[in-house]
Amino acid sequence: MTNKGQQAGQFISFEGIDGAGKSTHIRFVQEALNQRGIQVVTTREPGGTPLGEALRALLLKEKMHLETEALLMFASRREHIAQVIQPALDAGTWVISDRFTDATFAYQGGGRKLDLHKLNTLEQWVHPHLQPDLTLLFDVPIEVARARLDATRTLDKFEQEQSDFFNDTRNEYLRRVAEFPQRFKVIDSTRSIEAIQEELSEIIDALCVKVANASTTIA
Ligand SMILES: Nc1ncnc2c1ncn2[C@@H]1O[C@H](COP(=O)(O)OP(=O)(O)O)[C@@H](O)[C@H]1O
Ligand SMILES: Cc1cn([C@H]2C[C@H](O)[C@@H](COP(=O)(O)OP(=O)(O)O)O2)c(=O)[nH]c1=O
Repeated sequence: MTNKGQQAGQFISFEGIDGAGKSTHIRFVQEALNQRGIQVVTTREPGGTPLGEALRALLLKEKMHLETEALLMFASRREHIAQVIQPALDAGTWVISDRFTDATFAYQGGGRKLDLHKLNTLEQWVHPHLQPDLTLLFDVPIEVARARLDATRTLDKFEQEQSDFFNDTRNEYLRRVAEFPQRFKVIDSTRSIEAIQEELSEIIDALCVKVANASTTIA
């Protein structure tokens, strides 16, 4: 990770609008890392801890004030970092998180129009020194995502939002890619699952080489 000393694990987050294909590829990336001898903890937000999962159940179902929603996302995240993410990284274990703070900027900021300054303040409070080393953004036009969702599952509170919401959410993700180009990789998720996995393998290989080179330099 970029945040602390040598030999710490790498932190990878998966992002994208609902139906973009994130969940489909998480297991693939975990197995690809395991095959390279890397220990991985896979987790998710909101959630990842008993308290976080209880908050998730509320967040995905209950209507609430926009700021309550954002605060609960960060409350879940605070617990998640303390109980799961930071201990794993410190122990040299890699972490894959199905969503992290980019999702709050995209959904509560982009989708729901919460002032981004407020989200910046919460981010600085909750994790001033922690950022993913790599964020995989699964990107598709919203019509494609919607068709995939409609074909497969009962929609939760967020998934029932209208097209404008998801367009704004997607645009905020893309704005963050432009702001933090060094940690984002945008995956064109309109392609076949096989083509995407080929690209993911190349990205993982490149990351493993980078980490190995960095630890050689430190040693
Ligand atoms: N590249 C792809 N091409 C076709 N269908 C896909 C692709 N990626 C995912 N899917 C399908 O779309 C649906 C939503 O994918 P999922 O991974 O659950 O999305 P997310 O986790 O981003 O909400 C699933 O039924 C999945 O099998
Ligand atoms: C982490 C996070 C998720 N969300 C939303 C996005 C998703 O619609 C929902 C749950 O995410 P996700 O785990 O992707 O849902 P699924 O189990 O259906 O794949 O929570 C936010 O609005 N803000 C956040 O900060």
